[in-house]
This record gives sequence, structure tokens and C-alpha cells, in this order.
Amino acid sequence: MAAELSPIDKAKFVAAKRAVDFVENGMKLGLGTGSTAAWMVRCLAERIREEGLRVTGVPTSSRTAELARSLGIPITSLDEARWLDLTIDGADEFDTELNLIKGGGAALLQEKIVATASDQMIVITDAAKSVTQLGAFPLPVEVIPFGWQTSKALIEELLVSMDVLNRDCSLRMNGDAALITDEGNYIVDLHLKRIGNPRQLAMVLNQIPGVVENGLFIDICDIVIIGHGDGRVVVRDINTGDVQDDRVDFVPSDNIFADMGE
Ligand SMILES: O=C[C@H](O)[C@H](O)[C@H](O)COP(=O)(O)O
Repeated sequence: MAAELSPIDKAKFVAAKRAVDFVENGMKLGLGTGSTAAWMVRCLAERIREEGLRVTGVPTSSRTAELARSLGIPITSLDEARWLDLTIDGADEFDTELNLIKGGGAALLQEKIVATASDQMIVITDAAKSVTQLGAFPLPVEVIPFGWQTSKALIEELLVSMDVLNRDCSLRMNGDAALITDEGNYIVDLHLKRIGNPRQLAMVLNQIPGVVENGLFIDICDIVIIGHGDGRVVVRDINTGDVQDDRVDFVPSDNIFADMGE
């Protein structure tokens, strides 16, 4: 018997399930990271099992690779795949132009490379992540460990020069030690509260020595699918301007919980 999902998990599940409708036979797919993307991986595995869907996935983190492998999704590296048809991923915040903050799960670097190598990016999310202005969620910046304090100081100087009022920056920790990303780097979180010009900030942050990438995704996302706890999903396409209001059955099949030990 499938476990009862919380309203937030129902919202994530229905968004993920609707996104997987966009997947077609033979596609090369970017597989995002995080709790919402994990639902997408489970829904994709279900279509592979039940319909014999043929796809190849490129995971955006070691966690997603492990999950995909455990559910029998064929995966490969981006270097093998080279170019992808579609990436489906979660986000921490999205604005009306579908600019995003990502990296709450420290996977922003691979996620940005994979999404940029895709013809289309679909973001799956719940409504709580919709904002008029990005920045309430701390902006993750991936820095190399060598001289990270200098890189952090340069980020702080940059924020002063841009007249950013809230500019508290903190090294992301994992217990007592710095969190290490899949690429062996650190994350500095920028607590900005509001980001006036995300496009400019995304560009200038990456000019700082030691900064590898930042969590602002500008002009990368094409479609956002917003799930709600009652099964409603809103699909918004930034390129066509189309908005569809849809419903998805939010009762997952029993074996979708296979990887969760339920
Ligand atoms: O690094 C992690 C990713 O950018 C995630 O996609 C993002 O943090 C959203 O994760 P979740 O779906 O768990 O809220």
C-alpha cells in the first residue's frame, strides 16, 4: 500500500508526473537533483517499466545517478551524450521571467552545464517557490577550496560596489566541516534578500577568481510546471506565452516508492 503523501510531496509529485509527459522515445534527458527531481526520476522509471519507454539520462549529481541506476534508468555522461533533448529539474526560486535560483542541494554546477546543453529545460516546482523578485532564498556560489576566503572577500567587495544592502555571505557547512560538492568545491551562500538585477549579478560573480559558478539560471528555463497539493498543475511556457491549467492523479503507484524502502 502506497504511503500517504504530505501536501508538499503531492505538489512535487504532480509537477514531476506532468513533466514526464514531455518525454518521448529515444530522448537524451538531463536528470535534475533534489527532492522534486527525485519524483521525476521515479515517474520516469515507471514509464520505462510500464511502457517500455527508451531514454538515456544524464544525471546532474552523484545522488541522482545513484537513484536513476537503482531504478533501472539507463544513464551516461554528458561527454558521451554531448547534446540533450530535454532537462527536467527543480529550483529553489523562480520569477515571472523564469529566471531561477538553484543550488540549495549544492548541485548547481553540473545542473547549469547540463541544462545549458539541452534544447529545452523544464522546471518542476511547488507554488511556494514563485517570487516577484529573486533573492529571499540564499544564492549559492560554488568556489574552489584554494583561497576560498579571498574569493568570499572579493564577492563581498563586489556586493558593496553594487550597493547591495543585505550582503551576508556564509560558507555552507556539513556538520563541523565545509560542505564539499560533487566537483570537490565549496559553496558560499549569499543572503541578499532581494536581487535587483539577476542578469548582471550572474555575470559579474563569475568574473571573480576562484568562483566556479553561481546559482542564478538566466534565460535557461523554458517551461515551469507548478504543482499543487490538490493535484492541480499549471504549465507555463515562457517562449510561447501559453499557460495551461491541468490536473494530475496524485496517487502514485505502490512501486514508485521502491527506492524509499516503503
Ligand atoms: O542543488 C540542488 C538543486 O538546484 C535543486 O534542484 C533545488 O535545490 C531544488 O530542490 P528541491 O526540489 O529539493 O526543493
